[in-house]
Amino acid sequence: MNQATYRVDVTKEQFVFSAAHFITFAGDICERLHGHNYGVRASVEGPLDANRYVVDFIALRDAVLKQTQLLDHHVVLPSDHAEIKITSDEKETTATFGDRRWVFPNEDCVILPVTNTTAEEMARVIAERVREQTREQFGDAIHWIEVGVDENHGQWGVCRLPWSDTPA
Ligand SMILES: Nc1nc2c(c(=O)[nH]1)N=C([C@H](O)[C@H](O)COP(=O)(O)OP(=O)(O)OP(=O)(O)O)CN2
Repeated sequence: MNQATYRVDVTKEQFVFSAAHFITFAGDICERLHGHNYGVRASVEGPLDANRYVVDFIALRDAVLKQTQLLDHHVVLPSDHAEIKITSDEKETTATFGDRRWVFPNEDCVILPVTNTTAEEMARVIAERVREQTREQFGDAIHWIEVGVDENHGQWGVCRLPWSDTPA
């Protein structure tokens, strides 16, 4: 029986996005708005295909790059936070936390389906979007996708998602 497992990792220099955010922690402490040069990596595990690939590096690279570029030079805000409320009109997006208020041009913001804009949650959103973007091309045999988001030179939040509900 073949015990080998195979995985593709993409860790490219271009997988960087500069973004502003703030999170809450310890219940009611809300950070000041600040930025990071985030790094991203992605891995996919599965069997070898007819090319003897798990998946094509280039296809995975391009899918991850698209997601990093969508976040680059934006303010990243959470749609699902219990205390940070996000509202938008035709021009501006307003975030509030208690009596604190931040107002941004709409085009400067990306609102993510997360509770808190931690590296872990951003990793999950990128993984979901890369999986969705590549599912047809990569097929059903893949086992999982994992995405890591580095907030500060070696502080990684990592999320691994099953490729499908019914693994091969
Ligand atoms: N597991 C996680 N821990 C922390 C996260 C996270 O996303 N996942 N995030 C934060 C904060 O966002 C914090 O702003 C991290 O920023 P960082 O610059 O690393 O923290 P410092 O300001 O202390 O570092 P300096 O090097 O002094 O700027 C915290 N934890």
